[in-house]
Amino acid sequence: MKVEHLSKEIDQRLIIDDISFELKRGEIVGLIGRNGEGKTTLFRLLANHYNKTAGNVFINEENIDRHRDLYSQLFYIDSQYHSLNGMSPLQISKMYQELYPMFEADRFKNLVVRNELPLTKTYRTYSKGMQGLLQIILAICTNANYILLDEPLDGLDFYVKKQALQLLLSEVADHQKTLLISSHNLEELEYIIDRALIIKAGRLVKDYHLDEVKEAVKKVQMIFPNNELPSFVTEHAMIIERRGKVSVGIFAELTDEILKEISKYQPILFEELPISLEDVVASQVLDEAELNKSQQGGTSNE
Ligand SMILES: Nc1ncnc2c1ncn2[C@@H]1O[C@H](COP(=O)(O)OP(=O)(O)OP(=O)(O)O)[C@@H](O)[C@H]1O
Repeated sequence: MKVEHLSKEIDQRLIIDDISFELKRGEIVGLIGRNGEGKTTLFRLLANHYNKTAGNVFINEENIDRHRDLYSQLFYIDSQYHSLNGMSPLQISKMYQELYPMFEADRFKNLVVRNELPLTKTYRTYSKGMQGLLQIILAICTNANYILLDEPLDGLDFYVKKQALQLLLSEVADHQKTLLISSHNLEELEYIIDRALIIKAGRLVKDYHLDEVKEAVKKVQMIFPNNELPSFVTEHAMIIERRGKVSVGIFAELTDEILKEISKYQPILFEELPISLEDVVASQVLDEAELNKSQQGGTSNE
């Protein structure tokens, strides 16, 4: 799937601003951004719930708006606007058989029963966790190759989350499906995704493979003489924490040349720490002012 120069203007405001990326089969990609950065709008655009102000989406090199049947290769449920509420799984199955020619009705019924979801009760009466699980079962059974999930694990308890993830991950592995998942919970995404798309103010600011980034990006705690961070360090690292004498910084890369230069400042401590997805994203998504604010509000600085 190829997304080219996608933009969306709502009320004369550019909500999605010239976004381009490609999704390969079998990839699990995280769509990461803070509240209001444009994730849901991007999903709605991809799924044709909104008209595009500009740009195109291609599946198998075909423009999806000129070959509408290609929308059956895409699964997306809008958590705000959908028509499932008054329907039971059996009714939902009927509707989805119309929408998705490859819908696997028997498999859907089996998975609903196996996961102890009531077949005849309406979606509205399901708990949030049950609704989340049903959506994931539905996604799988449409046989769409591209599954777009907006905060799918939000509000699911530990056990249901595990069930949902097992279903999704085995589907990707067995059938080379592609998942685009948004989540605020970076810890949760860290163990699932291969790649992260970082969205900020409607723009795609980063697109990286986690393996590569974890190889390159380094998190370091450091102390310098006189408790002063050399400007060379602040130029090369995003300082994410200051605790007394200790500063913690994230270096987008830490080459031998940078290390050699830093050694000239005779650090008292310069020690690498394990890095998480959250660290990487914080260093890319938040700017210095936001980081200072979140540190003042959250972690202790004494
Ligand atoms: N229909 C609309 N009319 C006006 N503004 C909108 C509309 N839809 C989205 N926006 C605005 O576009 C911006 C992006 O919203 P969107 O819901 O896509 O963000 P998000 O990243 O999904 O946020 P969250 O993580 O909070 O769900 C926000 O500023 C929002 O107010």
